[in-house]
Order: sequence, then structure tokens, then C-alpha cells
Amino acid sequence: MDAKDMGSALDKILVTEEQIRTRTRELAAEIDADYAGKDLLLVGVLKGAVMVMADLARELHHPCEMDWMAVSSYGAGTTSSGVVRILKDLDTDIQGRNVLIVEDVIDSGLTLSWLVGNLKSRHPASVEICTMVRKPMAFNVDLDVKYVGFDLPNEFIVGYGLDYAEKYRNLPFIATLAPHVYDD
Ligand SMILES: O=P(O)(O)OC[C@H]1O[C@H](OP(=O)(O)OP(=O)(O)O)[C@H](O)[C@@H]1O
Ligand code: HPA
Repeated sequence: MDAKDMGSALDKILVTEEQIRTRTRELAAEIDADYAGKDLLLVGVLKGAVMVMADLARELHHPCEMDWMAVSSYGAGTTSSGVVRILKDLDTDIQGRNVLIVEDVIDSGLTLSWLVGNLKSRHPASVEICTMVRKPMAFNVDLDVKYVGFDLPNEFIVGYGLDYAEKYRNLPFIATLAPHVYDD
């Protein structure tokens, strides 16, 4: 899907497909170096992280395993409820493992704060975070994010896994939506 197919739904493209590809390679190189000689389990947070996980994992040279969690803190709208529920738990026992959480966006930081606490209670060797996008509110919570693709302003974004009411996830870039979309 490209910008033309979206008609007037999009406002601005904030991160292009090429920028995502380049940054993903850079992050993968950092992760390869940091985990050299170590076990690595990537934990993707469904659904948004599917694109990041697929592209990041293919850029890694380091052998890794992948598992998935689904948690929910957003309803159909654009604000976090702050109440996190596990919709699908890990299949893997993470005790003693080096866990790298893979996310599409950290916005309020509430989801990841909760998730890091939850995973740490399972006694992994380490828990780190890789997110393609971080927004400014994430600095208000005590969250150490080791790998960040892009720091973006506080605007609601779609594409590259990110949805509005389950749409726009398959855009290969990250964009804002035209204001009328929220009224439709
Ligand atoms: O930092 P926060 O404000 O907590 O927001 C971040 C969370 O919101 C998104 O998931 P969402 O609940 O929209 O589910 P989805 O991945 O299925 O779209 C995103 O994937 C993060 O998990
Ligand atoms: O900006 C966003 N877009 C889509 N999903 C989200 N979940 C948290 N922030 C966002």
C-alpha cells in the first residue's frame, strides 16, 4: 500500500520506508554487538510489533528465538486506558533468559512499564526494550529503553504496525492521519 492508495486519509509521512530500513539495520548491528556470545529471546508485543519484529529479526546475524505476547491498554481510540490485560501470554519459560522486548511504539509508557515488571517477576537473566518509535510522554515514566528507532512528537501515528481502529497497520511508512478521519 502506498500514500496514493490512502487518498486523503493521511496527513504527513513522518518516517519513510527507507528511513525505517536504514535505522533497523543500525539497531540490529547494535543488538548483534551487545548480545555477542549470549542467548537472546525476542519478545514481540502483538499486534503492532509484527512488522518491527519481522524486519529486525531478519537483519540480526545473532541467533535468536522469538515469542509473542498480546497485551491491551488501548481500546478502539487514541488514548491509553492505563489498565493492561494479558490477552496472550508467552509460550516460553524466560527464567535465566536474555529477553529483548520488541515494540512498535512507546507512548505514555504505561504498557511497557507494566510489561517489564511482569517479565522481571519471571526471573529472566535480563530484560531490555527495543522500540521503533518513542514519544515524549515516555520520559515521564521510569523506563530504560535501550534501543530506539525514532523519537517522534506527541501526535497519533499509524503505519508500520501501528493502527487506528485496526486500520493502516500495513502502511510501509509511519504517518499522521488527516483530522477528518477521527470524525468519520
Ligand atoms: O506507551 P503506551 O501509551 O502504553 O502505548 C504503547 C502500546 O500501545 C500499542 O499497543 P495497542 O494497545 O494499541 O495494541 P496493538 O499493538 O494491538 O495495536 C503499542 O503497540 C504498545 O503496546
Ligand atoms: O500513536 C499511536 N498510534 C497507534 N497506536 C498507538 N498506541 C500508542 N500510541 C499509538
